[in-house]
Amino acid sequence: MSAEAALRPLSAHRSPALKGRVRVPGDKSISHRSLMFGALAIGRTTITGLLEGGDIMSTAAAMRAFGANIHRGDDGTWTVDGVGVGGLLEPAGVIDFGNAGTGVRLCMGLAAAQPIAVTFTGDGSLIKRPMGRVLDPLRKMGVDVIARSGDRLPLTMRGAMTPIPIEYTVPVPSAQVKSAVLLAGLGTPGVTTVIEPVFTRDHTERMLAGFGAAIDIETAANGARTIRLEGRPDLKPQTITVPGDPSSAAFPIVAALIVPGSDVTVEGILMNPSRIGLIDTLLEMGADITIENARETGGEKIADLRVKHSALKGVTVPPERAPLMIDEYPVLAAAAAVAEGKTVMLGIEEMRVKESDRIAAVAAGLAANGVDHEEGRDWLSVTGGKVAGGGRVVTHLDHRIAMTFLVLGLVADAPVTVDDAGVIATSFPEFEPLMRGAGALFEDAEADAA
Ligand SMILES: O=C(O)C1=C[C@@H](OP(=O)(O)O)[C@@H](O)[C@H](O)C1
Ligand SMILES: C=C(OP(=O)(O)O)C(=O)O
Repeated sequence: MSAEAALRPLSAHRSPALKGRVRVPGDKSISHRSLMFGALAIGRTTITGLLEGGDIMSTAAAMRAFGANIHRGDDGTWTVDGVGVGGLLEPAGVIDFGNAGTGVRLCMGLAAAQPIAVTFTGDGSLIKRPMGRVLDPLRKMGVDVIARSGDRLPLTMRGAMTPIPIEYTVPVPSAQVKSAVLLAGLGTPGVTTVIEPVFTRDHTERMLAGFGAAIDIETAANGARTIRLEGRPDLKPQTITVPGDPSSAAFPIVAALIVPGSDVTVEGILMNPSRIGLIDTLLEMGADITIENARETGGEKIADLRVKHSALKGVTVPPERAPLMIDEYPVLAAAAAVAEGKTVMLGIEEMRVKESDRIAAVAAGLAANGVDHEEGRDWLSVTGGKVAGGGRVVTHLDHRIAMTFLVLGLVADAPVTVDDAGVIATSFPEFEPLMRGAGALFEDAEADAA
């Protein structure tokens, strides 16, 4: 299906107060890993609260192609009958990961230490994204790859016949790179070591330990983490409840903060310390967010967040916070657009290699809607005030750009239109009904003249 064929423009209008209790879908990072690790365990893993977005459905299809039996029950519970570490079959066809960077990069790690050949591809966004960051360490472990120039998809990799355990220092702050090497290490005899100078989301480490892998983590005084994983374990199937995705919760949270009179509670949100940089930032901006009903499930902290409309102030977000909120900067820009003064986001160059160049896409959307901002190679600043709106935003197959500007439209003088709301289903298929249920006004818009 071509991207053009699917375009569905949508406008957001100045909204009355948002109210009520909402529940966002399951965490995307944990959902990918639940299916993948379930596929590597021996026996049946049961998952409730799995995100049923496009990215995760791509991972489910991939794991089926590798031989796992995956089933969705009528009650929404998923079961995965795994094939064991080392038991992955060679897929008969091309594995198309659609829009999912996490899916394809982690899956390359899974296949790296198996004696199989796999061809990966993706949509118009994914084929532009860099894969060398994952392929470099996998090549050191013995993988052969034929890829398009610049290590882009589509690519074919042949897993190592005799995989070599490596010690690898991750050169960019990326949980996907860390995870790909660790997953290759699962199929490699001996100990694979990953050193991450900067702490990134730690779901792979936590979940592999839960599945029974021997994994050891040492944190140095400067925060660098050394992760050692013993290869070829027998993974034990698990019963997993996926907590609400903080990256999806970010949209109703920011919407409630900026729309006057709002009072919204977002229930059951994952509060893992590697994922709450946005909440810390919003609190620094003066947000009225109360953490309620804090609890633990499956070794993760979760909570309900009650969010009331607040007078926000601009802040400087330090570079070291970037890995803790990397997917949330676009919607932070929407909050910054109405905050008093300037918000400066530093050290965010990783935003340029997401589903779109998110610094450029956010800057273009702000420009189209009359929001004062400046952009640099690895920073963005936004000066708050009245939002004129009236602009059309190009989403570039990027779900977070679409949701960000629909949230901004709720406080704009004239409607803000995104050129394709269809892409939102990648990570948050319930976004529109959930936001409308809380009171948000969206309206189908005219397609662009061809
Ligand atoms: O490991 C993960 O589940 C993810 C890691 C992040 O990517 P990077 O590793 O490229 O920072 C994030 O942007 C992505 O949405 C999910
Ligand atoms: C960057 C993202 O995802 P991925 O890298 O998995 O495509 C995201 O969901 O914002």
